[in-house]
Amino acid sequence: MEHPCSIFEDLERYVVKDAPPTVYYIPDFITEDEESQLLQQVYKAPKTKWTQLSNRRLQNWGGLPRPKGMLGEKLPDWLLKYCERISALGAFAGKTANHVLVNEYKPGEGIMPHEDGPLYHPTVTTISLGSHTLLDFYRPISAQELDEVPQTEESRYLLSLLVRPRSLLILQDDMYQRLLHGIQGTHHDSLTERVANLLAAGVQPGATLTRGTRVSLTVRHVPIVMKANLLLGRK
Ligand SMILES: O=C(O)CCC(=O)C(=O)O
Ligand SMILES: [Fe+2]
Repeated sequence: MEHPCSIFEDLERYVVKDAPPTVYYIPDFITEDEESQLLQQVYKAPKTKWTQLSNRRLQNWGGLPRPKGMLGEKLPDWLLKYCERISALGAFAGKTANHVLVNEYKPGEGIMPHEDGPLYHPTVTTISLGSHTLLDFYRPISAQELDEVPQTEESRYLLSLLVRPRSLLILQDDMYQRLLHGIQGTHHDSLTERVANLLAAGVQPGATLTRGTRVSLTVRHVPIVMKANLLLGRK
């Protein structure tokens, strides 16, 4: 009843209960072989496929999402395979993911707290490769707070999720639509009780993990896909 998107019963055992609705964390969603094959494919892509940002670089696959829809591009088979595997879990309410963002973070790199916005189906799923990271979640600035003392990032910080290599993370509902997420540009992560999925990730509280280079595949469904010929036929 809480899920308009019919998530299969199977997924329910992966719910992270110590976080707001809804997070699924699936350790070892892919094998080590699949991980190295994916990394090979990512690094085989032509240099021009990469967009260098100040604190990470990325590859965009499936088309560029725009407010009025996406000019869809066919996904390569090596990505389609995982889009279909994740979609078969029911993560996209019966639809099949059609967009993948590949992000690469060297140790010390990260991504500012942000919302993914309304262009996607209200689900984002992430496969992590090569290294863990900590995904940090923040409350948005409310209108009421705007009038008062400005809220610091620290005071808006709510919790973190540990995403280990080969895991799948699924975010929906408030975790996707209300909270902001980001990754601190650090070299080491101390795992405190603010990490909501420590147990599921198999890590002792108090442990420190050193970051390597992490590649994430952010797999999404973009609902409106324009056809190339329709676009070209218009002024
Ligand atoms: O690398 C990640 O897991 C997060 C990426 C992200 O937030 C995004 O691409 O919007
Ligand atoms: Fe994001």
